[in-house]
Amino acid sequence: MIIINDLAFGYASHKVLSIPQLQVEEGKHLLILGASGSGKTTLLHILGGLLAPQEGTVRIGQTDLYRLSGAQRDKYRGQNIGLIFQKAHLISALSVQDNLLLAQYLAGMAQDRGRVKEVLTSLGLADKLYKKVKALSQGEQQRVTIARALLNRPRVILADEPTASLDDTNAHKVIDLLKSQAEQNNASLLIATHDQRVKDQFELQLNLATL
Ligand SMILES: Nc1ncnc2c1ncn2[C@@H]1O[C@H](COP(=O)(O)OP(=O)(O)OP(=O)(O)O)[C@@H](O)[C@H]1O
Repeated sequence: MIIINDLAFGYASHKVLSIPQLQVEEGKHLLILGASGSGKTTLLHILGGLLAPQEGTVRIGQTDLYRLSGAQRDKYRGQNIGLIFQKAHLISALSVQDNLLLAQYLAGMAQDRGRVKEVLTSLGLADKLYKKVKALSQGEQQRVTIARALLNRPRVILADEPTASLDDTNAHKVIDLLKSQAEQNNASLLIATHDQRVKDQFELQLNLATL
């Protein structure tokens, strides 16, 4: 479960976010909406332990994220939070398998080739295991980033505009995929978007524009 209390964040004197209370239970899905510049990416960075708020707390289960040291938070993120950003951030000269093994290594977890294969298979990428990332299409690279985010069976999955550059069919596929993978692990799934197409696929919504 994710719990935010009395959160405030701004860049220099520019106030961006003010969220008195937000709670997302395990296994629930939340869509974060808002116009460009409303703070969606900023909120995901705060929830992902990448950007400390000036005020307030962010808890995942019993863990108060910003009470951890930087190194503890990095480790916690690697083991418990799956991040999917707009940019792939993959190492293009490495194979798909090696990118995922590296993610396990960096999270301080055992390198498990069986799990790598399992998660790639569930995303329709089993035949790309040994392919260099640079030889994949944009859509395939995006699925690799989703595989990497799900690899360590995170408790929380954070996705920033995962459908922005996709056509209708693929946009629905990616959302279904994220939901089903979250359900398999009873993870909380939070998706930031201004893509109106995915709006009616989510019961729980937070609109930053109306806060
Ligand atoms: N590193 C930064 N330094 C200063 N201001 C920033 C920085 N990053 C974002 N901002 C500002 O904070 C506000 C929120 O930005 P953010 O990227 O979180 O919005 P967003 O809702 O994700 O936008 P988009 O939908 O366009 O991606 C914007 O006004 C933006 O200009």
